[in-house]
Amino acid sequence: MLRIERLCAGYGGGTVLHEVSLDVPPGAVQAVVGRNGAGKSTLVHCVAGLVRPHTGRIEISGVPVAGRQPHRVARAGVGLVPQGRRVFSRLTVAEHLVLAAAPWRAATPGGEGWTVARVLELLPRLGARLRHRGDQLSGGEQQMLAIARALLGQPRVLLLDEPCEGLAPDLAARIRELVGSLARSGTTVLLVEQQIRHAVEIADRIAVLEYGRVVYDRPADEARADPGAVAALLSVAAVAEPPASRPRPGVPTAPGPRTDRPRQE
Ligand SMILES: Nc1ncnc2c1ncn2[C@@H]1O[C@H](COP(=O)(O)OP(=O)(O)OP(=O)(O)O)[C@@H](O)[C@H]1O
Repeated sequence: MLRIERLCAGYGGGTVLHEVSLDVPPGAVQAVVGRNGAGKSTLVHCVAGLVRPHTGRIEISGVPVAGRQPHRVARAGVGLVPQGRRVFSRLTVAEHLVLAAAPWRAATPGGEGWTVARVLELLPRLGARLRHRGDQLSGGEQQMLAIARALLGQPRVLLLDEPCEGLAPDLAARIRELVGSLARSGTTVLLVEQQIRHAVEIADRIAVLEYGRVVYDRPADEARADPGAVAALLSVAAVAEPPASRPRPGVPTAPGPRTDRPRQE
């Protein structure tokens, strides 16, 4: 369903992602975990069309989408729940939903797929907040709104960038449950998480990204059976020094040095 092949990408001439490959079958949850700056959001942004890859392939059900404009990637069936939710502070919940539903309602007048009513059934808490503005919502409600907005784009592949960041444990658990249920109903999920213990709860497969390279990609059952292996990779990845200058035992192939990248805004 979602295939990423030897993807290289970065900013301002520097490279952040080095030959990243992932293969996510329909209805599976692929978690991508890694430390701050490992390249997780860059990967998600490449798939969503927000960052143009240098090289490599991204396919949705066999259709190449790498380098396409975000709206065309969305049309190919990709929905993004961005890090930090990015809801509009001055728009109400109802306005967010109507705006998100409009283009797709025009395309499928029969109301197939996700409708506002179906989304509110799934997320009843939003129904009780329809007149609230984005800046009047709690973090959990904003996250639910961000998910609702993505669902109204009728995604077959849902990209979630740290959806539980900053949420109270019970709300974070509710969001994970929700993501798990979406996958069980057939949506393919690419889930970015910093916390491996959260990712293993719902993922079918876990990949660890370190300095823009996939250094671990195994079924989540294996990670559950041996959480120490992934935790060790993550704690090793926490060392600030560039790996090329300091080879570390037990870590797969050391990636190249990080290049200094001017920020591209
Ligand atoms: N727009 C940009 N311009 C230049 N460099 C960027 C840009 N966005 C990200 N980077 C750099 O790319 C690298 C990877 O960043 P990215 O946001 O993909 O990491 P991440 O794993 O998602 O981190 P976090 O967990 O902190 O969100 C970092 O060194 C970051 O500074």
